[in-house]
This record gives sequence, structure tokens and C-alpha cells, in this order.
Amino acid sequence: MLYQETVSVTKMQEPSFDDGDTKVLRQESPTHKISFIERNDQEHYSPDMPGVPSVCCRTTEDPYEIQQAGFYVRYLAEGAANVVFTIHKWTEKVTHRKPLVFVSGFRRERLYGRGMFIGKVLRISKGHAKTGSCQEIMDGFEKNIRPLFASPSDSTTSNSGSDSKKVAPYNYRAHLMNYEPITLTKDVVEELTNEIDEQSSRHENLSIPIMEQTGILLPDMTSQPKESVTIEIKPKWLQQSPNAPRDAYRCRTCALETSRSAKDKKPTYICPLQLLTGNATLIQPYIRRKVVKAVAGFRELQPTSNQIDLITNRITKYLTTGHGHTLLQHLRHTQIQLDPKGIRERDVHKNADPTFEANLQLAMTMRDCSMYIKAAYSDHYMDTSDLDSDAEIECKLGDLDSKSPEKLDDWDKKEKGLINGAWYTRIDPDLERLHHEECLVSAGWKKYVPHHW
Ligand SMILES: O=P(O)(O)O[C@@H]1[C@@H](OP(=O)(O)O)[C@H](OP(=O)(O)O)[C@H](O)[C@H](OP(=O)(O)O)[C@H]1OP(=O)(O)O
Ligand SMILES: Nc1ncnc2c1ncn2[C@@H]1O[C@H](COP(=O)(O)OP(=O)(O)OP(=O)(O)O)[C@@H](O)[C@H]1O
Repeated sequence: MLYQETVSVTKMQEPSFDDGDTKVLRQESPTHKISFIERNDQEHYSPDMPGVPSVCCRTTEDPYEIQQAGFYVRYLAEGAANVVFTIHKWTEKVTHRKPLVFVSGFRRERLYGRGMFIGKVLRISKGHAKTGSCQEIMDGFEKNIRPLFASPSDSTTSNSGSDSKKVAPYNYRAHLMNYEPITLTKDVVEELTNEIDEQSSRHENLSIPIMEQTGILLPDMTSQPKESVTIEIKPKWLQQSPNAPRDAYRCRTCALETSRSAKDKKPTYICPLQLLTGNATLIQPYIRRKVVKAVAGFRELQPTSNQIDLITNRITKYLTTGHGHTLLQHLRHTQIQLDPKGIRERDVHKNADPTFEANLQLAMTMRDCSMYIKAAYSDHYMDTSDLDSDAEIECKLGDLDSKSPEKLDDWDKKEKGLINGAWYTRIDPDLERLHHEECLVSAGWKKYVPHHW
């Protein structure tokens, strides 16, 4: 294999190498094949091999490579379909992992400095039958998902009459993450699966094939103690299911969660329709729980309770009156546009409308994505009162993965189960939630049809 052509480099002149910077500084050595890649190096784009990721991750035993560019990965978290790792500078203290390096995807011998990758996470697919490979996820993202976040081409007009003024269109794409494909050699995949075996608490029988495959690099949205706190929200169904019974007492998400809590799963979610109302009094306790959970792992670097309150208030404001609210409305809008009839109407519409199923799949992606909301909290910002609702908040959407058509039957079954199991409609004191966790639909019944209650 080409990368085995790398040779011992102990005699090489020390490169000028800035580890913390995204610049890659080293020029080609006259005597050895190892070199660092310039930022605009042609090889970065694998010009002769279109479709091959420009970056490859491989293991190394070469001391020079380890010293200059070696790193290791740590298991961060996983969902049903993917596992995510953080990237760390190599240290001798890591005894149970092999050192890894990033190299050009083409010849696999020219090194990338790790400074370009620390601050990113690596996401790999678990390889389940009904979820896509990383390559499929990336293709679907570019082809189907990114266009859903196009800003309106013209600027919109606010106010009426002579006072009307132009408002810049909102840039929804600012909430999309940059996806970078990366080839993972077989050895690396093996390392990653070992790390999962040791760290994952899910104890699943994973079917990740031990072979060369593509992973995805994404911006690292995790909290940084002393700097920022990130909470993760799954907004789920931001409108009622088109198939819900007319007398539904719960929205789609609350109906499903109620069916689960009846089986002893403790739900810690917010009704998506409540999230969308912009009602800070209802949303704030939920955000506070999320913030407290997010900082639980900070240990001695815990923010003060005053800081926790301020972070909570800022994120709440972001989601009720800031760009977070605008984004939630956009997600709702796309969910409605893409699935106006509902899965139960599939047989009636799919022949007349060839886009019916593909659009429904996209709607399900928009109902299953995650919002990562990262709030900076250095002392400087904490001291500033009356902050703009979006100040120092970064929000990115994760898990915008295309859904497989093989899931259509599962969704149909799920919807049918919710309807026939009366999970939308059943009124039972044992299934009631606390006031601040109540479904908006239930709250509406109690408010507007009190005699029914
Ligand atoms: O239907 P739901 O609401 O249970 O959504 C599933 C998610 O459960 P959640 O309610 O968010 O905890 C579920 O998330 P978790 O397993 O809870 O992490 C998955 O996102 C699943 O999608 P996929 O199998 O990865 O394509 C999701 O399945 P889809 O229905 O989106 O296919
Ligand atoms: N860019 C990121 N930055 C920080 N953490 C992340 C990032 N992407 C994912 N994570 C963490 O990894 C977890 C799993 O990631 P992800 O949601 O992409 O997996 P999934 O299998 O697609 O999820 P699902 O079960 O919803 O299908 C997330 O819940 C989050 O904690």
C-alpha cells in the first residue's frame, strides 16, 4: 500500500509547525516522502481521483509522524445510527490506542497538521440496514437537505406604507454544519470499534464492517468548560400529524412519548408545539434542566448558579424571540410543506404524486434533527446585562440524515399504533404531565373546552 512507502524521518529537518493553527506549514522534504500539505495544495482536492475524499485517516508507528501530527480519538456519544468521537493530540499516556494521522486521500503519505482537525468530531455510521452509510448521508445532505435551507432570494419587506424598509433575508444555512468526508482505513475502523466496545453504554451488537470506509468530520459542538455550554434539543414534530384524529388530545410527539412513558420510559422532553409558542415561562424550566445536565460533567470547572441562570435565560430568549425561534419556524414550515397528508395517506397519493414518498422521507429527517445550541459564558459576557437575544450563541443542526425508504412501513405502523392505541385521544389522569410539561393540544382543550374536562 502506498502509505507504507513512508520512511524513517529521524534525520529530517524539524518543520516549522504550528499545532494550534489551521495552517499547514511544512514544505516537501528533498530526501523523504513525508511532507505536510499546504492549505491550497492541489493534492488536497485529489484531482486525479474525483469522489475520493481529500483526507484519509490512517494509523502510524512512525515516531516523526506521531510527534508532528499524531492524534487519538475518544468516544463521545452515539445515537441509533451513528457514533461520534472527539479528536485529541497524541500523548504517550494513551497506552490502549494506536496513534492516528490525517494524510492526503490520494497517496496517503503527506501529512495534515492535526491543528486543522482538533475542534472537529468524527462521525461514523453503525452500518444498520435501514440507515445510510456516511457517503449516502453526505450525498443526501448536499442534494436534498441543503436546498431546504436556501434563503428567500429577494429581500422581504417589513411594515406597510411609506415607512416600509428592506429586511435582509434570514440566512438559514448558517445553521448547517460543514460536512467533510474522510477515508478511514481498515486499521482505523478497527481502532474505532475497539473504542466503542470499551466506552459505549448501549452494549449493542454493532455491525460496523471492519473495512475501509468513509467517515464525516463535523464541527465540535460540545461544551467547553469555562467558555461555553451546549445543550442539544430534538424539536421533533413541530406541527400535529396530518393523520391525527380530529379530537386528538395530544400532538404527535406527545402521543408517542405518552405511549412510551406508559411503558415506564421517563420522558424528559418538551412538547414541540409549546417550544414553538415562544412562551418563555413554559420553556425556561426545560432549558434549565438541559443546562444543568450539560454542566454536570464540568467537575471543578462548574459555572456558578448565577451563571447557570444567565445561560438559561439567554438560551430561552434565543428560542423565544431570537434566531432560534426563526429557525424553529422554518423547520415547522418545511415539515408541513414536505408532508401535508401524512403516512397513512400513502396508498391514496403515492401513484398520483411520484414525489410523495421522497418528500415524506425528507419531512421525517426534519422531524428527527437535533439543534445544538452553544452559549458562551466567559465572565465578560456574564457581566453584561440586557444582552441581545442572539449574542454569543451559536446554533447548528445535526443529524440531518436522509431517511431510508425502508422506514416508510415502520412509520406507517407507528402512526397506526398511535391512532388505534388511542394515544392521541385517551384522557387519563395517570397520563397527565406537570403543568410546565403539558402538551399544547391538551392545554388548549382544558382552556377552551373546560366542560369537557
Ligand atoms: O420516531 P421516533 O420519534 O422514535 O424517532 C426515532 C428517534 O427517537 P427519539 O424519539 O428521537 O428518541 C431515534 O433516536 P434515539 O434512538 O432516541 O437516539 C432515531 O433518531 C430514529 O431514527 P434513525 O433510526 O436513527 O433513522 C428515529 O426514528 P424515525 O422515526 O425518525 O425514523
Ligand atoms: N457535531 C457534534 N458536536 C458535538 N456532539 C455531537 C455532534 N454530533 C453528534 N454529537 C453527539 O453525538 C450524539 C449522537 O449523534 P447523532 O445524533 O448524529 O447520532 P444518530 O445516531 O444519527 O442519532 P439518532 O439516534 O437521532 O438517529 C448526539 O446526541 C450528540 O450528543
